Amino acid sequence: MSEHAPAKVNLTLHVTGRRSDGYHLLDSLVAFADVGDTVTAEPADALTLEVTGPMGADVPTGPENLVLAAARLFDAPRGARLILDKHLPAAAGIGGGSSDAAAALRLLSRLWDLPVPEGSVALGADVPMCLDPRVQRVRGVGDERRPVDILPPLPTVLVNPGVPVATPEVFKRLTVRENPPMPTDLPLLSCPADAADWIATQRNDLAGPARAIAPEIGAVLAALSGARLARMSGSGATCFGLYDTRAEADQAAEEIARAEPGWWVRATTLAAHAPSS
Ligand SMILES: C[C@@](CO)(OP(=O)(O)O)[C@H](O)COP(=O)(O)OP(=O)(O)OC[C@H]1O[C@@H](n2ccc(N)nc2=O)[C@H](O)[C@@H]1O
Ligand SMILES: Nc1ncnc2c1ncn2[C@@H]1O[C@H](COP(=O)(O)OP(=O)(O)O)[C@@H](O)[C@H]1O
Repeated sequence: MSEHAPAKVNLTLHVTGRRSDGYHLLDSLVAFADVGDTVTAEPADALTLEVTGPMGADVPTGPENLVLAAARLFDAPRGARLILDKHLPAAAGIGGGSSDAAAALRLLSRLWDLPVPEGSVALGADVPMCLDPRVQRVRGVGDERRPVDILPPLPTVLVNPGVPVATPEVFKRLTVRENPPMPTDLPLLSCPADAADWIATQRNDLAGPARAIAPEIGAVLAALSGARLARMSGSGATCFGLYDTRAEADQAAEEIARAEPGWWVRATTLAAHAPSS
């Protein structure tokens, strides 16, 4: 049994306030890529995790791995032999760990025939949105979600410069924590150009603080200057460039990868993605 763990992209990310426990209130338009990790599971007596794949060296293999944390969230966890095939960069603003945790919750729910446990937000603010990887508007601390059918499939290039950025550090550096939300009613965006034009009127409030920590983000945005719009996702450092066609995105990805062989560069189409595989 396996589950895909697609990369999440925050097309917009407005920080609108802060709760008394220090967590920030967000208003974000989120879509998912067709690139990601894969979690597989086989029945077994003990609960074990093996991490494979080109990005496997960057994530913990012990109990702190979010896949094992997800398994522990079940009321009566049993055994399973889990394999995480890691293709997404870690600490990259595209929710790799959260998407792995969500994939593990879906997978173990099937394997153990148990409901997906409540309270997945405790594993990470992004986990609830990754449980049902659709285009959605996310508010609160990630726990208030509403699917929105306003976007066409978006040909996109994702670029990460290989510099991990710790999410808590980025939030800590925010100077203004109460910013305006997105409009109450989001517009219907019928083509990639309209989507890019509208997203350009919105913000990622974490971009400034993230760029202060990882100046490489400036170089990534410059490399994406041929896109209709280039922005950072989440707390960085991954940036997305939006293109009119997949052919243009494929070509841009090839050129950027050739110029910067040390960077992680992927052409993708942002859309809703079916969770099961
Ligand atoms: C910023 C976002 C936007 O989608 O994405 P990433 O950059 O992580 O991909 C998320 O809100 C991140 O979600 P996630 O990475 O799951 O965060 P968590 O593990 O819950 O929190 C890590 C730390 O970030 C800060 N944090 C996180 C979420 C939030 N709404 N307010 C916060 O202040 C807190 O300091 C927290 O201790
Ligand atoms: N399965 C996992 N994949 C990625 N990171 C993980 C995983 N499990 C735990 N982590 C830890 O979570 C931190 C945040 O990783 P990640 O979810 O990739 O960040 P982001 O949401 O910014 O993309 C990493 O520094 C890593 O140590």
